[in-house]
Amino acid sequence: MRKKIVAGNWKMNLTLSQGEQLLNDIVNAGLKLEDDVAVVVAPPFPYLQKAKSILQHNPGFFVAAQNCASEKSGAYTGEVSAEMLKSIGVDYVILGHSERREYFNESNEILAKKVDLVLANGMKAIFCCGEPLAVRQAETQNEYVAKQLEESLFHLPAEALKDIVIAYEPIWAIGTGLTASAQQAQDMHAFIRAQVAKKYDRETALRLTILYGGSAKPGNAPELFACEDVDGGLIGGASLVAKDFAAIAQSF
Ligand SMILES: O=C(CO)COP(=O)(O)O
Repeated sequence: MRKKIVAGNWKMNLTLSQGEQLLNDIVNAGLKLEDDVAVVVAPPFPYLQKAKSILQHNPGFFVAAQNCASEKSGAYTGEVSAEMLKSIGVDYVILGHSERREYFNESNEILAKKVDLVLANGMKAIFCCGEPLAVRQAETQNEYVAKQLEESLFHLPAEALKDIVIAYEPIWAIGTGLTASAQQAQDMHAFIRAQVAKKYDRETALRLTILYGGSAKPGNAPELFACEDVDGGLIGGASLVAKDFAAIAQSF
């Protein structure tokens, strides 16, 4: 069986004390997690160590960074390397979020380098893909997402896919209140899995965790997570409210 994941992407929100409060509220929410469910929290860089110290004693909880550098080390002022993240106990790194692609010009080629560095440092990558509204309206979303996978992930050998989680986040659904319908999410997730099966093999594809992201909330998570190929969610806004995030984590 493949792993199910609910991951909270805090983006650039909260102060340290607000973040600590939120983490404590999440771990004290009395979540009953099945063995195959992991809860991942991705706070901003300055809070990662604190998050690790709060979450590490709670089985099933993991810490993610929201990004890392595309170079190993050196004169790159302001950057944070994969090795640094590993050294403070980070478990997952979110890569290729559409906000990074759009505002920080991250290309598929740059993301391929980041994927390699995350895996080389023994962490797992949550690789984000997804199309803008114009592409969805032109009904070319499959080609668009296939290219993102091809250019950033498909250079990896099959065994490396065990450390990859894919998050499908249609850009038109992020922070807009517009959720993809369960059918739209299922169709894209099945397409992604089929692409992986075609490139690698069926076993590799069946083991791959594929998350949905984009205005996921307690109200729509059960329907989305009930889809055959939707293995959880990457949650933005609702991950900042402990009771909403906890409710989503219990939506399988
Ligand atoms: O971008 C997202 C998670 O990475 C989704 O954000 P929202 O849940 O706020 O739409």
